[in-house]
Amino acid sequence: MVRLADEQLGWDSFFECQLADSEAELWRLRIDAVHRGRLTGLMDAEQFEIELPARADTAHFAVGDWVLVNPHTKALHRRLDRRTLLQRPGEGKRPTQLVAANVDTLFIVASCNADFNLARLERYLAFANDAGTNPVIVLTKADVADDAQDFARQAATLQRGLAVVTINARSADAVTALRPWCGPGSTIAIVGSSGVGKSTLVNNLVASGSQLPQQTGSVRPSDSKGRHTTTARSLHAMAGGGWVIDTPGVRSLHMKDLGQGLDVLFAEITELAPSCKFRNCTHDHEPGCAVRAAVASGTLDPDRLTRWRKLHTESRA
Ligand SMILES: Nc1nc2c(ncn2[C@@H]2O[C@H](COP(=O)(O)OP(=O)(O)OP(=O)(O)O)[C@@H](O)[C@H]2O)c(=O)[nH]1
Ligand SMILES: [Zn+2]
Repeated sequence: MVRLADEQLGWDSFFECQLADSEAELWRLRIDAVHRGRLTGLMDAEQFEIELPARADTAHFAVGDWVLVNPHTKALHRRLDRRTLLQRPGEGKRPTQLVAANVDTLFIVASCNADFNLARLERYLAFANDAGTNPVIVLTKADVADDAQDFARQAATLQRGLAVVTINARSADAVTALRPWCGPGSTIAIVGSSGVGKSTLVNNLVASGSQLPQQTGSVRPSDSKGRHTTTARSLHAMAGGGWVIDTPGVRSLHMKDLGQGLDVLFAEITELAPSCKFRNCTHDHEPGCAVRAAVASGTLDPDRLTRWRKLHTESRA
């Protein structure tokens, strides 16, 4: 069996620092599957079933979480604090759904074609910012676009310092282009609309030449008693090292509570706001508005302000 160091699974000083002396002998497992009534985690390239206390709610765990377990009984000791957390608000009165934990980089996938939509990318960016992950815009179907760089230029305006990559998701070059964010110990997740090439990309990143066993690819669709389980498994080893999380839960997003995510996304508006005459200025009708002044003078894109207003209103709803 291939030995898989904790570091290759994403363990680092952030998690190490959380351990008490008394916890040194416990096993550290990385959650690779969250089912309704059970959790599994990886250690040393092996998947273990975690023993949960009675009435434990697995909804409080996410794929990518680090937990400590008793090496003999596999009983859960505790979950470690997360570095990042992707979550989507529940619909209606349902509680927030945890999507993935400790994701370093979020690949936001869109295609270089008529489906390309800046407002949609902004939503995903706000989602990434809010989770604390580093967003990268991945533009697929560059091979069939007339001018892929034009799409890339537009995407790059959405947020300061934003990385934008154009690829053919079906080619091996895609893996090379994304290598800066992958590699041993890294964890990435992938979002984007239907048909943009997410599955193609995941298959490409995971495919061929992997020295690591794809043990997470074989989780049973039913539990030991033969009942159907809702499978939320989604931690796949990438061929070049690192892990990709690809979950259905992240595919349809609703925006709420995105205050911080929006501040980073619309930094140019955030920075102007203190210069508005009114502290709670909505940059809509108020006199002395520095944001509308910037639009009037041509230094701020009016479409940006319109989209900011829409997301801002939604995030308050
Ligand atoms: N030419 C070209 N075709 C691509 C590229 N990326 C994806 N495709 C094709 O586009 C189609 C959709 O790709 P998928 O990977 O299934 O898209 P998806 O995002 O996983 O879609 P859902 O499963 O509906 O969410 C497939 O036929 C792919 O082969 C690309 O970069 N270039
Ligand atoms: Zn204002």
